[in-house]
Amino acid sequence: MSERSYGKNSKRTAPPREHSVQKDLVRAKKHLGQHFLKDLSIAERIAGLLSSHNGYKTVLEIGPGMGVLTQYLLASDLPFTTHVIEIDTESIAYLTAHFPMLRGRILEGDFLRKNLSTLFQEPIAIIGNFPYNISSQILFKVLDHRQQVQEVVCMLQQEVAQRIASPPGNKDYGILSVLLQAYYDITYEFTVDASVFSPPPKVQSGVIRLRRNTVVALPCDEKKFVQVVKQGFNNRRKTLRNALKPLNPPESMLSHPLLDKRAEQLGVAEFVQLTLLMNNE
Ligand SMILES: C[S@@+](CC[C@H](N)C(=O)[O-])C[C@H]1O[C@@H](n2cnc3c(N)ncnc32)[C@H](O)[C@@H]1O
Repeated sequence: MSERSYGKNSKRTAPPREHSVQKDLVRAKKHLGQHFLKDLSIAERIAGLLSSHNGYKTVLEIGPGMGVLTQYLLASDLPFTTHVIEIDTESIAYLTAHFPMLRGRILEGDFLRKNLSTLFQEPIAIIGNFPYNISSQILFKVLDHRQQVQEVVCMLQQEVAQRIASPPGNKDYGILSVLLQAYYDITYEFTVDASVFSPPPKVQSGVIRLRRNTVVALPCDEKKFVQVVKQGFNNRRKTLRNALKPLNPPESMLSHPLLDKRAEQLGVAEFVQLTLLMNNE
């Protein structure tokens, strides 16, 4: 896990910009998780994490705000088309005025309420400096659309970012780590200091990248898999023998050594094995 920190005392200078993003024109609204990124070198670096070879030609940015990241997506050499979705009408007005080249590709509304497969018929990548209050919900939605979402590059609260990228055996490892790691290869990219936002959030931020792996479907009942993972972590201090009791495991599996472990010690393959055992398979 890379722990390089960007922002604090950063000596990097911003590259020349095609589109000038004027700060402080959109009033930051706390309830929308608005913390606007001021450091252009970080915005450029985040946009640069999108890869060119993951089978998508459409990129959806969630929460573009005043377009600090959007400008680098629009200037990218990669062969993709940028769409944005923003809930804040003031930001929408700003984007419409300052990014005429985005015309017809600015979606208005709540990302969590949109049906991704209706909006886009093709594979997509998602990028964004996510509103921290809904970042887990965004990632659960990505999971629901895992056959469509080929890549995610996002900035989140550092603790959440670390948890998602964390390997088994780590105290940070949790439900979202297992579920996302089942379908995505995840890397923690870098840490971003709170001082580079306006207004600054109370916590540090972390940037992660998720790339779809080759798993089309897990070799077990996938709904049951989610149930087993959630139940296991809801009682993470207990052994799985005790934690999974509410799911009525069959008698035949009760002596299995996997049940002597705790949820945080198991990787995706072992959760698959547990799910098969739960179903007497
Ligand atoms: C942390 S700010 C990032 C803004 C900008 N990308 C930047 O880096 O400066 C999060 C953005 O997400 C938007 N947002 C919040 N909730 C949203 C939702 N449910 N759907 C779409 N956008 C949302 C906010 O209005 C805000 O512009």
